[in-house]
Amino acid sequence: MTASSTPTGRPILISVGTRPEIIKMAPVYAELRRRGQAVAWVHSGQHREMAQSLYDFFDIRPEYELQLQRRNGSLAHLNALLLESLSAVYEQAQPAAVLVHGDTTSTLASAQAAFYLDIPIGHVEAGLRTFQPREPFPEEKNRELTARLAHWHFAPTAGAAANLAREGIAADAVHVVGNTAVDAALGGAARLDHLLASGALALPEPLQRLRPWLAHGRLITVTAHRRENWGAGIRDIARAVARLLQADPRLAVAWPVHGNPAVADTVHAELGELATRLEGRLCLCPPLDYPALLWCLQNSALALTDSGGIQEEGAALSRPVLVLRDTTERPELIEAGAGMVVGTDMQRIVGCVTRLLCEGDELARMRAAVNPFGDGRTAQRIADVLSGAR
Ligand SMILES: CC(=O)N[C@@H]1[C@@H](OP(=O)(O)OP(=O)(O)OC[C@H]2O[C@@H](n3ccc(=O)[nH]c3=O)[C@H](O)[C@@H]2O)O[C@H](CO)[C@@H](O)[C@@H]1O
Repeated sequence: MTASSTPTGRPILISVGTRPEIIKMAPVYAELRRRGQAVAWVHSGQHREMAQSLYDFFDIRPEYELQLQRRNGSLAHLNALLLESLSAVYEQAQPAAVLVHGDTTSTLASAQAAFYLDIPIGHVEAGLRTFQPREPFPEEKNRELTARLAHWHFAPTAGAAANLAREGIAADAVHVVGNTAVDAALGGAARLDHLLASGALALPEPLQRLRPWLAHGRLITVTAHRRENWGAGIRDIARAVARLLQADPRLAVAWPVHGNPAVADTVHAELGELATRLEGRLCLCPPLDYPALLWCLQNSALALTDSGGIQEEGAALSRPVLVLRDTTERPELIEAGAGMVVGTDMQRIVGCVTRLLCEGDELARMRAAVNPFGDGRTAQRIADVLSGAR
C-alpha cells in the first residue's frame, strides 16, 4: 500500500491505552464514523472506570477491551502482554489499518503488533521529540520507535514533520495536520455551558467551592505527574503553590492530584494542611473528568503543568501555560508566545507567576498568541489522508 492509497471495506481500528490517547483519538473516531467509515476501538488500558466517563462524554463504545493480567509493574511485562493480546484482537478484527497515538507503551505495542501482521499503521501526533532519550522515559523512545513502524505519520506541526525528516522518514508519508487535542478541547468547551446549565454535568464539590474566587480572575490550574518530577520536583512545585497562595489573598488554585502515591503523597504532605486552612481557595482533588478539567482551564488565568495535553489545550483555549519541566517536545508553544518553560525551581515558578499576574500586559499578549497546534479540524485532515483525498 502506498502512503496515499485508501483502506476500504474492513474497519480502521483505533488502539488506545491511556486517558490522553482516548481524548485525542475521540475526534478521529467521530470524524471517520461521520463519513460512514467502519471503525473499531480497542481499549487496552487499566483504568477502565476513569475511561468510562470519557467514553460517555465522547459517545464511544469500544468493541474490544483487553483484560491484562499484570503480575508486576514492569514495562517489559506490560509490552509482552499487550503484544499478544492486541495481536489476537487484530486477527479477529482484520482491520484495514491500525491508528495509534503519541508515545505510551500501548502506542508502541499497538504498532508492533500491527507490524507483525503486516497491517498499515497510522501514527497520530507523530514527530514530537525532546532529543533526550530518557526525558521523558520511556515516551521519547516509544515515539521514535513507533515512527520506524508507521505508514502514515500525522504530525501536529511543521516542526514535528521536520523532526521526522531528520530521522529519514519519507516526506510523502508525513502529513502536517494539527493536533486532535485542539479538536477535542474546542468541541468539549463549546458543550460545557449547556451541559452545566442543563444539569447533565455537575462540577465536583471541591470545584464548586472555587466559584466565589473566580471573580478575581486569578485561578491557576496545576497538574504534575511526570516521572522525572517525582520527589524533589513535585515538592518544589507544591511549595511554590503554597508561597503564591500565601502572598496573594485573591489567588486560587485547582490542583487535580494524580493518583500515583509518588505524586499524591508529596502533594498532600506539602499542601494538605494549607488546603484545610484556606477553606476552598486551594482545591486539591482527585483527577477530574475531562469536562471538569476543561472548566478549570477556561476559568484560569494560567496553567502550571508538566502535562503534554494541557499545553495544547491551554493554547486552544487561550490560557497561557507555564511548563513545569526543563524541556518540552512542544517548542511551538513557546515560539508562539503562548507558554514558557519554567522547570520546577520554586523561586522561578513564584517569580514568573507573580510577574504575569501583576503585569497584565504580558499575560494578555500570551492569551492573544495564535494557537500553533491547529484550528480544530485535525481529525478531518486525518480522515482525508486515510481516504486518499489528501
Ligand atoms: C511526554 C508527553 O508529553 N506525553 C504525552 C502523554 O500525555 P500527557 O502528558 O498529556 O498526559 P496527562 O497529563 O495524563 O493527560 C492529559 C490529558 O488528560 C486531561 N486531564 C488531566 C488531568 C485531569 O485531572 N483530568 C483530565 O481529564 C487533560 O485535559 C489532557 O487532555 O501521552 C500522550 C498520549 O500518547 C501524548 O499525547 C503525549 O505526548
